[in-house]
Amino acid sequence: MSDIAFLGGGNMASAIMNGINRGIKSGDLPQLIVDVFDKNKDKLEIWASLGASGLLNVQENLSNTKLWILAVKPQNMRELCESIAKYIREDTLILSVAAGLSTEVISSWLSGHKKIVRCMPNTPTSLGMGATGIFAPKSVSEQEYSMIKSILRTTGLTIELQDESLMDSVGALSGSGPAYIFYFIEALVEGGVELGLDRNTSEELAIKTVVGAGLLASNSDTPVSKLRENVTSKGGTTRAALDVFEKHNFKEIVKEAMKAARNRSEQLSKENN
Ligand SMILES: NC(=O)C1=CN([C@@H]2O[C@H](COP(=O)(O)OP(=O)(O)OC[C@H]3O[C@@H](n4cnc5c(N)ncnc54)[C@H](O)[C@@H]3O)[C@@H](O)[C@H]2O)C=CC1
Ligand SMILES: O=C(O)[C@@H]1CCC=N1
Repeated sequence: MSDIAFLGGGNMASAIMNGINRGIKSGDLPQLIVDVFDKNKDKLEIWASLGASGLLNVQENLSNTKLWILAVKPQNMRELCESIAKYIREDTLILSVAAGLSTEVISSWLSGHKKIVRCMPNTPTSLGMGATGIFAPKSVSEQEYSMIKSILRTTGLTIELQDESLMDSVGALSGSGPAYIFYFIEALVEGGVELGLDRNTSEELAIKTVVGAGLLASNSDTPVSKLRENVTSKGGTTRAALDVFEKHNFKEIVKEAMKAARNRSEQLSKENN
């Protein structure tokens, strides 16, 4: 009998599991028994090293597990929910990490079960540097919500939302955000190479710059815009670069991209319903 069952054992499930292990090690969480169900055998191999049992098929004893974490792609969620609904008990607590899918839609696939919390994490969760939005409907008790929050806090920053529709906006910012930053790093690396640096040097400089700037923004009380101004000498090199960003409406491009992510998240619920 386990305390937590992950249904889907891919990137996001293992990232959250890393947090759980950190929480257990630091004493923030009690020792927990974790099962992972994934229909792909290859995915199960890593789980033993994370201290969890990997299982190919859901079995009846899933009913004895209090917390189920649904971590399959939105496109696979209906099939998964319909296959596990028969094991659900009145007090089973569900945590979904899926983008876009509302608690209402998931509930309809779980025979009307109402104890469903949603979260929108991101991949830095695996390092304890995640940024996660959480939403719980009124049908989830304070005690149940606290239990889930204590688990998610082991993965980094958690922000509680009162309005479920804002989960789509959180997904467009911090959920997908690491991909935007990686894309920017790729551009910096390619830019460095075009300016004559070798690829390794360019990559080292690009990654350290993003890490350093992120830490500076995170550890300083100075507004981000002022930190940017501190780098930008009048008539200097940074000003020349920022003029190009502004000429091509860089901020507008970022905002448009985020709106596309938010709209896609909204669509996912409708498409998979
Ligand atoms: N990757 C990311 O950065 C983020 C992902 N998410 C959400 O997390 C969820 C999972 O995404 P990833 O971990 O990236 O995907 P993934 O593809 O790494 O993992 C999904 C796993 O589910 C398994 N699976 C599929 N159908 C199954 C079934 N019926 N029964 C058991 N296992 C099944 C697959 O074999 C796979 O291992 C998605 O809903 C996504 O929207 C949320 C925030 C960030
Ligand atoms: O691209 C996706 O759908 C997922 C959700 C947020 C980040 N990755």
